[in-house]
Amino acid sequence: MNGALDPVLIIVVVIVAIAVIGGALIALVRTTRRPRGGPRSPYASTRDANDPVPGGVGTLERPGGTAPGTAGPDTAPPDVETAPELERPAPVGGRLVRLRDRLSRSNSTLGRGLLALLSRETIDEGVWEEIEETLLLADLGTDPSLQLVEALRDRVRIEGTREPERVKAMLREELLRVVDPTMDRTLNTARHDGRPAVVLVVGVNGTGKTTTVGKLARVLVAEDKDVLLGAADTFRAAAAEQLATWGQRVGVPTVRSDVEGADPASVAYDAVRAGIEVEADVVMIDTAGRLQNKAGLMDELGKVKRTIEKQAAVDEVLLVLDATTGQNGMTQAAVFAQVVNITGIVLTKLDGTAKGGIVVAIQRALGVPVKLVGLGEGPDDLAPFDAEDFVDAIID
Ligand SMILES: Nc1nc2c(ncn2[C@@H]2O[C@H](COP(=O)(O)OP(=O)(O)OP(=O)(O)O)[C@@H](O)[C@H]2O)c(=O)[nH]1
Repeated sequence: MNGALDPVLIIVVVIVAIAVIGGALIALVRTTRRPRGGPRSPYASTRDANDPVPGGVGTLERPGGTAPGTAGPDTAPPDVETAPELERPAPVGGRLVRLRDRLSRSNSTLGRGLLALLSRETIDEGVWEEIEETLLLADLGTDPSLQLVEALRDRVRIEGTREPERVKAMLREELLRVVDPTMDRTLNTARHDGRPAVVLVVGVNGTGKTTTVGKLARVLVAEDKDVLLGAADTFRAAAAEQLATWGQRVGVPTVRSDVEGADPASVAYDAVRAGIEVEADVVMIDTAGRLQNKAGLMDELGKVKRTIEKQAAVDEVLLVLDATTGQNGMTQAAVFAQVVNITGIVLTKLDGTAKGGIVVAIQRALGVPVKLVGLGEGPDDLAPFDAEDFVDAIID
């Protein structure tokens, strides 16, 4: 009987031995990483031996997927894609100033309309009502509009001047007060405790979320940071593809699943794990947002965040809102705020709306600053928000 089993036993032993030696070799190769403090943007130059070759189609297989919390050093690395020809993103400094034309054009009614009203020979009750209406039409919100009208009324009464430069300075000061230049709009994207900063990007589909993650990756690359993207919007396969393409253009790898409908928390976990392994500065996770099923969204987002936190702190939760949606955006914001602790707002499509006042309304509603604004479909049409530049663009 033993004589019949021996060949089988030998084959099993040989297979196990090959698997063990193969695993050990992969683990050895993966430890040959760029040392901290080495050259920046290392993804195109310092590759693991089993990374996809530039321009190639090969991506790493992830056998059976990786369950959250079960991934260890021996598990296969997630799929990582990069591309050879890199674009150079536009410098970040002063972007809002460069893009101010778009803001001025779309919000001319607010700025110039207010200036015209305030410059009238006599400002009677009807004019104050028009001013309030202009503010409300720009989506500034009821309370900030009333506050602004009151402040302007007081100043006009006390100063009693209608001199254009003086009126403009007054309007500038009062608008700035409601936009609030004192809010901390810093993006927390610095490595800490030996780990990458983790940025979770949430928002309803169609608000420009994936586009924003792509644009923000460019902002960070322009700031000389090593970035890694996680495509946790697994609901739509094209979303992961779209994200990977954004990353490829600037040499930023994307962790994604090939399986449509894969567990988003699992992809987020893999992305953060990969970010820790390659010693990235920032891992940015794109998520899905389908408000049709509010309870499901809450569960999913909550799980994504908890799963990430098994490995690293979530440093930023950015809520992406479409500025053209007005009150709808406010409702969305309220829903997301119940699920995750939002640390900053990205207001997209400000180039296509006269409702720039939404900046004020949304900040008031959430008590969270607008940190970035989208001002076009171009890859570098995302700007860090600056209260003074914003107000200047509106009233000039
Ligand atoms: N004009 C303008 N268009 C923008 C801006 N940001 C995004 N878009 C456009 O908005 C559309 C939707 O953007 P997506 O990034 O696909 O939206 P999404 O919310 O990620 O949707 P999913 O990929 O399904 O999750 C695209 O056509 C973008 O080019 C912006 O600041 N201004």
